[in-house]
Amino acid sequence: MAEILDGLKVSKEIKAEIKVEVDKILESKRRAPHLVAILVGNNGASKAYVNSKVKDCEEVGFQSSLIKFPSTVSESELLEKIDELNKSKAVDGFIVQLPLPDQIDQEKIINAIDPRKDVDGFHPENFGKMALEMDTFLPATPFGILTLLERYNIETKGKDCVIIGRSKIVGRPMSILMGRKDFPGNSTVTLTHSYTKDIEEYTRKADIVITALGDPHFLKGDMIKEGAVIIDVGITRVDNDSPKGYYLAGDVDFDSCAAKAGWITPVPGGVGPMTRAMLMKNTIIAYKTSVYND
Ligand SMILES: Nc1nc(=O)c2c([nH]1)NC[C@@H]1CN(c3ccc(C(=O)N[C@@H](CCC(=O)O)C(=O)O)cc3)C=[N+]21
Repeated sequence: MAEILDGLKVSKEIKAEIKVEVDKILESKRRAPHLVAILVGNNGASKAYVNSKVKDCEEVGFQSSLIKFPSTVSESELLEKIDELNKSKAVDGFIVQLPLPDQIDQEKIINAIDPRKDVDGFHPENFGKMALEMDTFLPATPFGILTLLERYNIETKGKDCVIIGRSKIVGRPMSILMGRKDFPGNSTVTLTHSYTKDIEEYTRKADIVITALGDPHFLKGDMIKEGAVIIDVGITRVDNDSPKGYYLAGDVDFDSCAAKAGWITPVPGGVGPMTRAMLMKNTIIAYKTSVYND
């Protein structure tokens, strides 16, 4: 039976470490780090994530602000707000909750965020720095996965790592990060996607499988080898019929994989809470490297 990679436990440890840093900042009579979230529209998944972020900020002692726009907001109005936040001396980091409505060009929005305040790590400058091992901000979910591997001392050097899914915010950065020279990295990476034939040919040989494809229970126990490390990013999908307005599902068939894997992350309680904790981490990094606060 697999050992659990407990994202909830580790995320609490990370947030407690950040709280100690914030207490020191407050003792030195400086203002607390300030994280802003812009929410466009009000789909259940985004609302839940943004609300949990406000709670996380309270837990670590950050100031947090939530700016809401109706789903009909114009791109220019949103860009104006971003420009204001970029310039504000009182804001250290901000995120624009994705996805955005069709009338808004998502890439234009991401490019408009000052890379020094881009605590999501989505801006091309931050992605480039991540690829070149010149890190400022790593994208929160990949950062969370690396931190889980690190905290549990999972060996990655020389290991075969298969990633399923090549999204810009998880699969693609993960495929770079796992092949980097620093720990946890040095893996031999295979990035699989919707055009990959017979994915199980790859996953059955893999020491580490990272699933970020948004296909509930895709990875079954007969697709992995004994002792493999299974990292399940899972999916939060808007579902207006369900009570919370969204549903949460793992990409991994947990029971059949847990029976064979050496380590496995649960959904919920694995990568999700780590994503949130690393957003707090990126915010205090932005605060400490900020050119805006004295
Ligand atoms: N600019 C932007 N940055 C994001 O990072 C971003 C985003 N937009 N849009 C939406 C997705 C989704 N996302 C989640 C992160 C953590 C949980 C999470 O904490 N999940 C808990 C479950 C929470 C529950 O019970 O509902 C878990 O997996 O244990 C969920 C979803 C970040 N996102």
